[in-house]
Amino acid sequence: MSSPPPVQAHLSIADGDETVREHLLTVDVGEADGDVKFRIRNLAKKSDTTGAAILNRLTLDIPRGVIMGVIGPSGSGKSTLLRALNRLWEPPSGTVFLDGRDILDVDVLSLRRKVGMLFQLPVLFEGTVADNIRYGPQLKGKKLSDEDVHKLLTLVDLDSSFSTKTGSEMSVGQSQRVALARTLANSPEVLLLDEPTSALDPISTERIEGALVKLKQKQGMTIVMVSHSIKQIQRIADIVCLLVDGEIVEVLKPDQLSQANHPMALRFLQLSS
Ligand SMILES: Nc1ncnc2c1ncn2[C@@H]1O[C@H](COP(=O)(O)OP(=O)(O)OP(=O)(O)O)[C@@H](O)[C@H]1O
Repeated sequence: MSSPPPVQAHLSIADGDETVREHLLTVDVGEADGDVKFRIRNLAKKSDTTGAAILNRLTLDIPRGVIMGVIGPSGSGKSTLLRALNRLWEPPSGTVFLDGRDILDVDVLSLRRKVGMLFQLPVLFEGTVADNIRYGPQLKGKKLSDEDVHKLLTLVDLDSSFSTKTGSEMSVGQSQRVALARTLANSPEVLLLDEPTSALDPISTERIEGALVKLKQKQGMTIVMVSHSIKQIQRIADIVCLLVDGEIVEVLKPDQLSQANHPMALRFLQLSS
């Protein structure tokens, strides 16, 4: 079978002034259809206390069906960017479009079903793993069968026997996979991941990464993942975006990091080898 044609991802990067540098990047993203999933325009946020820019008129297109890695030094605005995409905060200026629609015009609960999020440390609700997984669909009046629950567990590489366990009976790595299954139960189109494996051992990390790649390949899911591990980004991301002081300074394919112009990109690469 011939491989799918490369997808042209259009990425525009805001400078500190009014100029916007336009980048055209060819990204081979397998089965992705090349449309833009998120169009982020002039997104800005200032600190309430100091008035300093947390995000500085950030402009970026995120293509549909890719894994985009977001890297950058601590405090550069990675989590703030991620949290804007499902309205965990609402920007005083700038716009986020999802499939061409301003996310402020979308009902916040349906937005968060469409755009699922996973944090560094999983927090499971009371009850069993199956209760956790059934929770989201139940809010919409849909009852997942045992088979549905087992399928979701399989997707995150957990045995179906886990469905009767509770949070206290599981490791952090297992709980993180349940949290992923719980998010997936809502059939999201996008996953936002904020350092989802930083508290996990290499085996659990490998399992989560495997599940993410499968979700991208089989369901065309768009995944935006903040990670401090360049090696992880190089293993699974199609595009990597480097944030420094609230601005995007590089957008590259992970294997192009060594060609980056920004010294912070090269420093990241150096420290990870
Ligand atoms: N609600 C807030 N009010 C004031 N400042 C904030 C708020 N949220 C975040 N910040 C500041 O914004 C900056 C960016 O924070 P953010 O958490 O997005 O960074 P990050 O790149 O994800 O960092 P890390 O890698 O350490 O998680 C930091 O300087 C932080 O102190």
